[in-house]
Amino acid sequence: MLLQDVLYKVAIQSLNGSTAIDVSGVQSDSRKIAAGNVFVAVKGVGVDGHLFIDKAIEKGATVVVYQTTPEAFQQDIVYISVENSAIALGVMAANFYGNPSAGLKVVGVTGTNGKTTIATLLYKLFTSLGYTCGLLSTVNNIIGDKVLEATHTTPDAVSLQALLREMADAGCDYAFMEVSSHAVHQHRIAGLQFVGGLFSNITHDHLDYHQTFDEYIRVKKMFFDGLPNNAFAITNVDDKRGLVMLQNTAAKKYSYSIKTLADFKGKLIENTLTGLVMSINDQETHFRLIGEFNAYNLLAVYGAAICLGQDKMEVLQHLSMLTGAEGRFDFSVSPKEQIITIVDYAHTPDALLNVLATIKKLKQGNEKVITVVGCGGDRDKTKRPVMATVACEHSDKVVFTSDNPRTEDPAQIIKDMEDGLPVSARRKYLAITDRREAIKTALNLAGEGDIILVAGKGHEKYQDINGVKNHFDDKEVIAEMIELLEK
Ligand SMILES: CC(=O)N[C@H]1[C@@H](OP(=O)(O)OP(=O)(O)OC[C@H]2O[C@@H](n3ccc(=O)[nH]c3=O)[C@H](O)[C@@H]2O)O[C@H](CO)[C@@H](O)[C@@H]1O[C@H](C)C(=O)N[C@@H](C)C(=O)N[C@H](CCC(=O)O)C(=O)O
Ligand SMILES: Nc1ncnc2c1ncn2[C@@H]1O[C@H](COP(=O)(O)OP(=O)(O)OP(=O)(O)O)[C@@H](O)[C@H]1O
Ligand SMILES: N[C@H](CCC[C@H](N)C(=O)O)C(=O)O
Ligand SMILES: [Mg+2]
Repeated sequence: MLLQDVLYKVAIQSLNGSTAIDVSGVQSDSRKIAAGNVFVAVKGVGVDGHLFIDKAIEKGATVVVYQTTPEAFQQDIVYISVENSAIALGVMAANFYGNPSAGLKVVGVTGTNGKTTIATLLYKLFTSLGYTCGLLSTVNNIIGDKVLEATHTTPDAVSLQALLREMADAGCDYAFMEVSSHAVHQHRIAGLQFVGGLFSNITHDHLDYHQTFDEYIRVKKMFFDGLPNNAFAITNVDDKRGLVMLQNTAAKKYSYSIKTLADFKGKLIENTLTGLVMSINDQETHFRLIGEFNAYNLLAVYGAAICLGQDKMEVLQHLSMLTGAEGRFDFSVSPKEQIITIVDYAHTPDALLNVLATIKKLKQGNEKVITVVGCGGDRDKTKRPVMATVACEHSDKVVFTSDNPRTEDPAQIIKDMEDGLPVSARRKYLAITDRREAIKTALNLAGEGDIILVAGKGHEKYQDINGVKNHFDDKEVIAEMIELLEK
């Protein structure tokens, strides 16, 4: 492709060389450069990509896009200066892949909790309505029926555009994707055209990255600020920040709520282990998903389907058959002792509280609730004592353990969790760093009919210890232990 076409709509500040040359790709990682590629130097969070300009040229890059002027220019290399190279990267990647989002209906979902559930339900709903769809989520990326491993909630700009290209080529009508706050902040979605955006909720998370809650809100809002006027924006008005999110969007605004008047109004009628009965805009329907928080997720999905022109009755009929995403309130009952185990991706205080509140509502008698929970290393430390307190307040017994320690000391993470605990909570918990042992202990503590929540890792099939991802699957470990216990 001609460089000048790759540069379409890029705000160039200065140019050194000719744009009438052929380029073979756009790349921001010097390690992935191939001959004839454009290297875009992005100021990263950890490292500055400008440090790798020479490396990229060595590997065959013929064009360098930068925002900090390099000390020296090499001969025969085209140099382009831009104000923000992360934005330029998104726009150039979109151009290089033929602007795939223009040929798809792309819907983005943002919020602290519920993104994967909402995006996955949308994918399942529209697939069941007969469309070919794509999904970009924390659990996996799907193109039609081809399932690919996901490394991020929202892929980097180049991978994102390449995946959307694959979707367009595979004949997808729709692409449903999660939009993380990291992705918005790092401009991974620059150059992408959305037909709609959804907001689930915002609570404390990722303060390691965004520093303050206000900044976290501002970044999430940027997604809606960037939507065009022919798109729709749907928000949860039961969330304190729901209206703020849409304050400055050009998109057509819609709301959903269980508590107040809204365009998409839900009324919860039943909430049990067999599912939810909810009326949506006065149409009573049974859903297979469990828990009030899923009532919100279902309302968001319903709203998006209506905004996308689907028939109300048909949507409810198909939606009522769907199950949620893997590792989200994923429960099973042991054959002998009827112990209920629930694997859930709750890794924020709010998510944990919601899941435990749901469990409390589902209890029928004096069943004990035993929670196994840890907190991720190299992530928001402020959530540790809060999650620990929530777990102790809403469970009969808690086993603190490791989530993904990453580069941190697992014992120190548990100590951070314990440090903020009120005295009343102290008698309730045990600390066992080894997650397998922790799950085993919880099962040993459980009696007939008791409920065990294993929180934090959901669908994850690994445990990241010091950068090494060892195979670990909560559901697999539970099954193994139950087998041993009840044989
Ligand atoms: C904190 C964070 O978000 N980091 C992301 C960010 O990394 P970074 O800015 O630090 O980039 P870097 O690796 O230091 O490098 C800077 C630049 O130099 C380049 N480079 C680097 C090394 C080299 O040898 N050559 C080279 O060219 C890199 O390609 C990059 O362009 O940009 C990288 C490329 O896009 C991401 O892979 C990386 O995700 C890391 C691995 C990560 O763990 N991110 C998590 C926190 C994340 O993004 N999570 C959200 C979901 C969160 C949620 O909703 O719960 C997600 O969307 O997945
Ligand atoms: N609407 C909601 N409100 C509050 N909590 C929710 C909601 N939906 C799901 N949860 C809880 O949050 C956990 C994560 O849900 P989900 O994976 O859908 O969110 P996410 O926003 O994609 O998370 P991540 O940012 O980690 O990708 C679930 O396991 C559940 O405990
Ligand atoms: N997308 C989130 C997932 C957290 C999952 C939890 N298991 C952990 O490792 O903290 C993050 O990267 O912060
Ligand atoms: Mg997700």
